[in-house]
Amino acid sequence: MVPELEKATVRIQQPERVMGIIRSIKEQGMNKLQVISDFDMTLSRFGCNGRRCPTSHNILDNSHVISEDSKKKLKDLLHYYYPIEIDPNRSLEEKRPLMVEWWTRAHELLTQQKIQKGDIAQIVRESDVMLRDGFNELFDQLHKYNVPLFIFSAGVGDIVEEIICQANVFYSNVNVVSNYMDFDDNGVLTHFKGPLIHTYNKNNSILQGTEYFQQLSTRTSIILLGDSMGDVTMADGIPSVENILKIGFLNDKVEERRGKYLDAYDIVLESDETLDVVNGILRYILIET
Ligand SMILES: Nc1ccn([C@@H]2O[C@H](COP(=O)(O)O)[C@@H](O)[C@H]2O)c(=O)n1
Ligand SMILES: [Mg+2]
Repeated sequence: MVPELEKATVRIQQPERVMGIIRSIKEQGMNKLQVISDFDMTLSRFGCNGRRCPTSHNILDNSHVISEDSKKKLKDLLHYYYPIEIDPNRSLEEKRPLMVEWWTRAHELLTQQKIQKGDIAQIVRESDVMLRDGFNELFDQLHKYNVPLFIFSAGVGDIVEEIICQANVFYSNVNVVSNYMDFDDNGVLTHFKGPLIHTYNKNNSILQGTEYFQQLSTRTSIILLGDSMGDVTMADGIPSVENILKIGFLNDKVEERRGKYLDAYDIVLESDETLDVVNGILRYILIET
């Protein structure tokens, strides 16, 4: 059905169930389908040439507009909070307030830097960010068949949008909900707009306040893409979901986290920097008869 599912990077706990969902999504047709995706480390790459690729926050943190002192402070925050974010032995209840603390402290530091709206394109151009291999096919297919792609990111929305723009794939079917910066009349960053989105509040509590909620509710087949345990809930609370296929990229601390990812996601892709599997499934659903 989908040859890409034979890749060595693919793990599936309940193959029959997964095939059933994929078949059912195909039967329902492309007019019922939407894709809900995380951005950082899901649509963008986790690693390249043995090095970590930057998240949308890291792109700002490492850029020329940030003072050396603040760069160090932002790095210290990352080194303190990231291990907590991905720790499989801590509960979500324990992690949530700590994530709010991380995002709040990072946004405060960024806000002190007098970042100019007009600098964002150059900041992204000069960064090491890369979209996953196969991103062109993913965005092109979804656009061609008018399937909405809803990007739900706890990253920095302005950076996410700029990355997609520079990749020439910010099509009309793509919508982004994320943390956006607010600028004064001179184009200088004043604050981040609320509500704050962090790794573990990506759910209905945020979505209901967006203009996209109505659209999200009319498409009853969902393919959900994420890389964190917080992404699993991105479609929770969307009414009338009939079929949902959750695909998780397991990028880091693979052995320690495998069990939890296999329980939470229908398909787990281990250390796979490509969108091959997602594209293969979409090709089967959208194209083949
Ligand atoms: N100051 C921060 C805060 C978060 N991150 C990382 O960004 C990721 C969130 O974005 P998604 O598109 O994946 O929702 C998250 O995984 C954090 O590790 C950061 O780099 N700096
Ligand atoms: Mg992510």
